[in-house]
Amino acid sequence: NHLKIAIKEILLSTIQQLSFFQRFSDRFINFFSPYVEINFSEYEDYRINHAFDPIETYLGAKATDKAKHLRASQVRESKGLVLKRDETKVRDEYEGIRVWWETETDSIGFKTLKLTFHRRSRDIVTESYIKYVIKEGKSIEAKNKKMKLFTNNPSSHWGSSKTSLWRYIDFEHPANFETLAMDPKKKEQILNDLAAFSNGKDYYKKIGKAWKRGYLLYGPPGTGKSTMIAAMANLLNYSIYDIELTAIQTNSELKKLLTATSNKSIIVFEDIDCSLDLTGKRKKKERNLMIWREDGEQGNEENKSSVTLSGLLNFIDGIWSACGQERIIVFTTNHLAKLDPALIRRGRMDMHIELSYCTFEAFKILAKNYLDIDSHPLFKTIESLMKDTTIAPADVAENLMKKNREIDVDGSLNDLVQSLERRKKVQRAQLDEHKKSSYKIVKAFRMLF
Ligand SMILES: Nc1ncnc2c1ncn2[C@@H]1O[C@H](COP(=O)(O)OP(=O)(O)OP(=O)(O)O)[C@@H](O)[C@H]1O
Ligand SMILES: [Mg+2]
Repeated sequence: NHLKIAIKEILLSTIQQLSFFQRFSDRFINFFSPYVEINFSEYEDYRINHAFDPIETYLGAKATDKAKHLRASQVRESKGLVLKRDETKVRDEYEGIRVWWETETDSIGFKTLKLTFHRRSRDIVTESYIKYVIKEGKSIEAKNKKMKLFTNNPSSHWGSSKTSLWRYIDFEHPANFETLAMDPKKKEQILNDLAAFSNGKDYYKKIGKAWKRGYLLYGPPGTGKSTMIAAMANLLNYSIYDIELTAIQTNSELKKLLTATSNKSIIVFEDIDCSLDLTGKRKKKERNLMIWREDGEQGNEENKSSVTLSGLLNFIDGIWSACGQERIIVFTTNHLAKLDPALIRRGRMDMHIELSYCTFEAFKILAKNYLDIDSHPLFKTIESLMKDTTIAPADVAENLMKKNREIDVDGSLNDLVQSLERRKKVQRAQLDEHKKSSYKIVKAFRMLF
């Protein structure tokens, strides 16, 4: 027994000495080791580490040509395959220095990215390399981002989590600015405005304004308002939040919805002229004057629904600017004159964009899109007919669509000419009728006085 105890003690003290020696040697090695290590964990103190995702994306995209194991995915049907490295170690070079990245996964599945580099590169790595990696990662994320189309759930179905407010589908709309038929100068202006907005982070910060922009799209049905919103989303890679006002009851619900939207998104209020009346029912496509209550929620007791103009304007004016960055707000209407001037005054809606009936210039874009032609003997007839009558681009497009699955240039253009001639007749008859009735009224007045 004595012997056993003695051996145990010897062993214990040896272990202690060894571990002391181990610690000492670790320090000794660390002290003299020329390498430095930085760890980026997925979570820090139970909170998401926002640097993690962009770095992982950057590393994922890095050196896919050299890596032996790749993972492929297609995030959007319209985009190509996204290849990712499927290995845990990556070597990277930056401004002549070398670094090594390694991915470690702990027992619960949380990942840590370990960055190792030489001591002498410390300044470059900490001051510029890491920033560069995060920036690159974010821009790759933005390029590959799946765009989503959100619609709000009825407020009665909302639970406690933010995710219950909106439902979404992947946004896969082919609309783009090239195929959008409208005045080329106006198009250029809008494109410049959008580009200035999306690159304007520093500018908005400098002038102390929330980073958002409002567009009012107005024009008759079928002139491309909704198409333009889709084209904007595709151009900027933004998601769309389509707000259905009838599904919410109060200003505070509207506020909740808006604050649960994400950055880089377009918030859309369609057909704002047909919006809520006092009972909260949306008078869709009824062309009566809209009635907005300016007095908030203390109105008529019977009418519970009270999303008000002032509620909406508060957001646009930037009450939510603290939580809302990089957002585009779009209102669409068929009747500009019916909107409350408070809603559309400049500053609130930064740009008013009119989408109007098809001009000959716009028709040429459609002819190129649908029939792949730049000229045709019938163009002259169409040009002169378009001067005398109005037709929405949607109706032109309808005529130019494939028939029996084949492009028929002559047939389509003839259809369009006939459709324009019919319209011309009808519109002329309406004009005559209108003239006649005004003449009758004038005559009656004259007889009276
Ligand atoms: N300016 C345009 N350029 C190209 N295509 C267009 C244009 N306008 C309309 N179209 C075609 O017509 C269809 C309907 O257009 P869209 O839904 O954008 O009209 P809208 O202005 O939103 O109408 P509404 O006021 O009824 O909502 C689109 O799918 C598109 O194919
Ligand atoms: Mg529309």
